[in-house]
Amino acid sequence: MVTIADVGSLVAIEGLDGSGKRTLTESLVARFTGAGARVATLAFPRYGESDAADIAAEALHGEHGDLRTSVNAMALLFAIDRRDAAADIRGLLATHDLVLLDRYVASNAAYSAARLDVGADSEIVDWIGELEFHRFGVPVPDHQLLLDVGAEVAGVRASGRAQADPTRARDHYERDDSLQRRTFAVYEGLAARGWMSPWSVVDADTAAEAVTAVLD
Ligand SMILES: Nc1ncnc2c1ncn2[C@@H]1O[C@H](COP(=O)(O)OP(=O)(O)OP(=O)(O)O)[C@@H](O)[C@H]1O
Ligand SMILES: Cc1cn([C@H]2C[C@H](O)[C@@H](COP(=O)(O)O)O2)c(=O)[nH]c1=O
Repeated sequence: MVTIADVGSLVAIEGLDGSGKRTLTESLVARFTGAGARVATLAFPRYGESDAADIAAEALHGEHGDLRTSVNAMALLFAIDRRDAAADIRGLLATHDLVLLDRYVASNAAYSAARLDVGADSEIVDWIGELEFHRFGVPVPDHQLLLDVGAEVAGVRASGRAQADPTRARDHYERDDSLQRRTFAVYEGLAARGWMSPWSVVDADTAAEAVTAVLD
């Protein structure tokens, strides 16, 4: 367990599709807000708020096949979404005690490296870090949490959610079990490297209430 004092104010929650990031984000907001803290959240991609995110979503769900094929083009769209959110993130940091990010730059690093079938210590990971943090000025997270749920459990959760809610149909990345497995391996490498900031690996293959206890 890590304490809110340990993690700083900008905390990214990372993990596979269906691993439980949104669920954890919502429960942390409820708990810390209830305790009087000022907590803000942002989820990436910012669907409906960013043209870049919406184009990426269309590609993920079946349109723009050529675009989806290009790892660099997809990574750039996700990065542009965050570049355009950077000022908002700084504003939230100025007015809140804790800003929780449901996916952030490490998502781009992990999925892009996995798509290229390379590891956490690779050129694409370095390129994304350089592009987003240095060229685009996206704030570096103080801490990153990796939800430790492998591809099988996350896949079951994602398909359960898609059945319950047709608006959450599984996209091309979610349906690709091999991609999900490789992505998780890259995430583990990023966490082991302490890529960009300290990481905590959270056992999330357990009840949602228990996962929430990760942050005190
Ligand atoms: N600890 C848990 N145990 C069992 N089911 C869970 C747990 N956490 C989340 N779920 C369920 O799994 C599904 C996916 O959870 P959630 O939407 O939070 O994942 P996510 O990581 O945000 O996914 P995505 O990245 O695809 O948006 C939901 O139906 C949610 O209720
Ligand atoms: C932010 C971000 C996301 N991705 C990938 C990860 C997911 O498979 C999809 C969409 O995310 P969602 O949580 O399912 O809505 O895109 C990525 O490759 N790079 C990123 O920066």
